[in-house]
Amino acid sequence: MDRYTPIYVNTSGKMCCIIGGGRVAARKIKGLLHAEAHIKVISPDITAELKQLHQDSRLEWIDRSYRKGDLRGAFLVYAATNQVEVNAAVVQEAMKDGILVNDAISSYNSSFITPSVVRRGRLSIAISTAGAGPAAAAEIRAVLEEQFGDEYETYIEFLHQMRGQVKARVSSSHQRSILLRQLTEMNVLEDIRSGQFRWWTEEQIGEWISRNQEEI
Ligand SMILES: C[C@@]1(CC(=O)O)c2cc3[nH]c(cc4nc(cc5[nH]c(cc(n2)[C@H]1CCC(=O)O)[C@@](C)(CC(=O)O)[C@@H]5CCC(=O)O)C(CC(=O)O)=C4CCC(=O)O)c(CCC(=O)O)c3CC(=O)O
Ligand SMILES: NC(=O)C1=CN([C@@H]2O[C@H](COP(=O)(O)OP(=O)(O)OC[C@H]3O[C@@H](n4cnc5c(N)ncnc54)[C@H](O)[C@@H]3O)[C@@H](O)[C@H]2O)C=CC1
Repeated sequence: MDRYTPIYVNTSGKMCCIIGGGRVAARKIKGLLHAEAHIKVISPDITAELKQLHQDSRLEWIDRSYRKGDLRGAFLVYAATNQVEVNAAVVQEAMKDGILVNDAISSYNSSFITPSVVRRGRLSIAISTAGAGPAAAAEIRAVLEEQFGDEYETYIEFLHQMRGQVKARVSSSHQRSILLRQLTEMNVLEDIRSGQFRWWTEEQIGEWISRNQEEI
């Protein structure tokens, strides 16, 4: 496969099964934890980091090798062992039951692949090379992390707050789209960078909406 459809999947509260508990499994698990998934790890051995997460009740750990039937009830699965045949058996069970599955050893067998991700609060930028060079994807992430600093977290949170208010207060979709476009044309990012940004009160937001609505 050299073409994929990028989508953002809602895994919140959904059971995600990871077969294997090594370095690769740990990396995929951290992404899933960030997205509030319910994690079940099946592996006779797990990394110290995963043991700590297990002690902190952040994940469920079944301390044995994979058995057929283990994926029952799973929404999404990572086959992340170092055994080609085990991963292939996991993929086979998942595919039979229509469960999304990733084989860490063979992207060819997988129904999805994992991108490298820049995270800034609500903003996430996902990078994939369609499996051609995962290390290159990580390198591109590092470049983008320089370009999109922490100020983006505040900026996107501001847009989220404003968009909610505009949607609640303006009934015309035409006016809403003009107002929302105007938001991205303001100098909010510069204000955040220079330390001049202050969160708007609901009253200030209301005034901004009325003032700009008059001009449409
Ligand atoms: C197809 C994919 C499937 C999937 O895992 O979902 C896949 C597959 C494979 N990766 C392999 C190797 C490495 N992968 C990494 C790192 C990452 N791999 C990730 C994703 C993906 N890896 C998916 C495609 C992503 C894309 O489209 O670009 C990242 C981006 C995301 C993440 O894992 O969270 C994360 C960086 C996170 C970050 O830092 O931002 C490193 C570097 C390192 O470990 O430091 C190496 C060693 C260097 C090298 O080999 O290039 C091998 C060979 C194994 C072998 O030789 O045995 C396979 C198997 C194959 O090629 O089929
Ligand atoms: N997709 C990716 O991002 C990458 C994939 N890889 C591939 O992924 C494989 C795994 O990499 P690591 O995590 O570094 O290996 P690792 O050797 O650290 O971990 C393997 C894990 O699989 C578990 N395991 C083995 N047999 C099992 C079974 N029958 N049932 C359940 N668990 C079992 C082991 O207990 C161990 O926890 C590598 O062999 C490599 O080919 C390597 C680098 C990146």
